[in-house]
Amino acid sequence: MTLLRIRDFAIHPGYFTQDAQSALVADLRKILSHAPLFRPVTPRGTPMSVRMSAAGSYGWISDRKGYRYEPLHPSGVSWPPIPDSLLRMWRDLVPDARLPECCLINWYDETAKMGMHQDRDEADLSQPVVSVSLGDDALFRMGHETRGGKTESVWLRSGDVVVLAGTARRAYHGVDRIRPNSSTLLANGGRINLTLRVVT
Ligand SMILES: O=C(O)CCC(=O)C(=O)O
Ligand SMILES: [Fe+2]
Repeated sequence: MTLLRIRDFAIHPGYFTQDAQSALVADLRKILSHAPLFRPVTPRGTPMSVRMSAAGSYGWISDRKGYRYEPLHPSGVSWPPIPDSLLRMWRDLVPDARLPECCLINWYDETAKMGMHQDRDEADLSQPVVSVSLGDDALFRMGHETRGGKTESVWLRSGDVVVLAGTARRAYHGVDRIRPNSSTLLANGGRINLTLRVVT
């Protein structure tokens, strides 16, 4: 399996085969039927362009009260378990890490994007974040541990996996845009990104 390294960002192109991607989408449909996608608002009240849900013992929430992890979906139901194929991937790629407690699900329509940010709501930032792309291609931008500086971008395709460990764990990153209709994996188009995190 090839590995593309951009500083401490480790990109595994095509980690998931077509069949594995389809199986994962079927798992996600079941998860989303219990814990539907919702559109978070930022603490300032601006709706985000991505829709979110989660699997695992915690889900990440943003609303007027701030950013945080919560043990329940906003509707009050518990988050469904993380699919086995994702746990196998985690053990394969980051064998020394603790097991993930959250699989955040981000759904991007063709106009959605995600501004440059750090993932820093987790208690132990020495634990990696592993990100899976499904559906349409996304232009992923990678920065540094402080804001600014020269960034690098890569198009992430369906089935690609990115490991954020080492200096990449605290690095700014974001999604500038989606390439509409670049994949046929998702019946309704768009892109799903999954990020697995150790939360506590
Ligand atoms: O969609 C992506 O590829 C990145 C998502 C992300 O950075 C996040 O959920 O924190
Ligand atoms: Fe992130």
